[in-house]
Amino acid sequence: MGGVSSVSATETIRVSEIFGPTIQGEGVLIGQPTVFVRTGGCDYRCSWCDSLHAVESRFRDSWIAMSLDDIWGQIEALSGGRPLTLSLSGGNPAIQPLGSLIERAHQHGYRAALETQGSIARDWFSDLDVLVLSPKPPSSGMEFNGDALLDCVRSAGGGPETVLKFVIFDEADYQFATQVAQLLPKLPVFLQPGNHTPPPPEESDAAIDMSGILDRMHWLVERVMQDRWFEAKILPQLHVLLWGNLRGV
Ligand SMILES: C[S@@+](CC[C@H](N)C(=O)[O-])C[C@H]1O[C@@H](n2cnc3c(N)ncnc32)[C@H](O)[C@@H]1O
Ligand SMILES: Nc1nc2[nH]cc(C(=O)O)c2c(=O)[nH]1
Ligand code: SF4
Ligand SMILES: [Mg+2]
Repeated sequence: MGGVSSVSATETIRVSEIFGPTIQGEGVLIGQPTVFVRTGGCDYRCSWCDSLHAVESRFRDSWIAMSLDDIWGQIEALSGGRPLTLSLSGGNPAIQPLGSLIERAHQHGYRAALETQGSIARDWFSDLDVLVLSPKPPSSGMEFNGDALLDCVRSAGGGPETVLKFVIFDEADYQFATQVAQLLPKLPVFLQPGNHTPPPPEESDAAIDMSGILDRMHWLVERVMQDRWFEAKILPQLHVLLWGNLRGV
């Protein structure tokens, strides 16, 4: 036990932003009050990424290597010390050593959820309460690595509630989602329409193409019903409907 604490005390976590409390805007936890820790750095470069400020190295200078105590201090301040669900996102949060943060959250009665594309598996996934795996469809321009995704599911084991969440822009993305879902038939599936207008990251609230998002959402509902895919859930990004591309919400 002493060993684990001494290691975690010296490790730092690269953080892009910590914000909240707000509502979780996507997927299985939609609507839940949450504080976000967004880590800096990603092994992917999705063509439509809405969080480039946590991905591209030109924003590196804005990322801070923080100690566990400093991160925890901010989470407690934002949540007023009242336990809620911590949402770990990024970038790819699996790059960072988050095991000790998850442990700290649990010690204080908080829950921990993590969103990742499923490219890097960690043994601490099994300590999460919720693991959201969001494999990237063809429109992202990224190559799918099925073995890495299966490794993530294996690492999580029976620990967290593990779910799949797909961003869908078009028919090819939809077909990809159906195929990956068939690989992992036990996992709940969430589908969300893509948002085509990532803001220049320097700006906080660039206009968004709301009618495009809603058109894709309508199409997606029809498409899923046509297939009688009644296990899938279709949700918009609630925070985008409410605040557009504003950062920190
Ligand atoms: C910014 S990513 C960070 C976590 C991780 N890298 C991942 O992609 O899962 C968080 C979620 O936002 C989704 N997302 C990113 N850009 C989007 C966009 N333009 N429209 C809809 N969802 C998007 C991702 O697919 C992912 O499910
Ligand atoms: N409210 C809110 N919900 C979210 N769900 C996933 C987000 C993310 O960027 O990872 C996100 C976000 O940035 N804000
Ligand atoms: S994997 Fe996630 S954070 Fe990385 S580029 Fe894609 S959407 Fe953005
Ligand atoms: Mg987001």
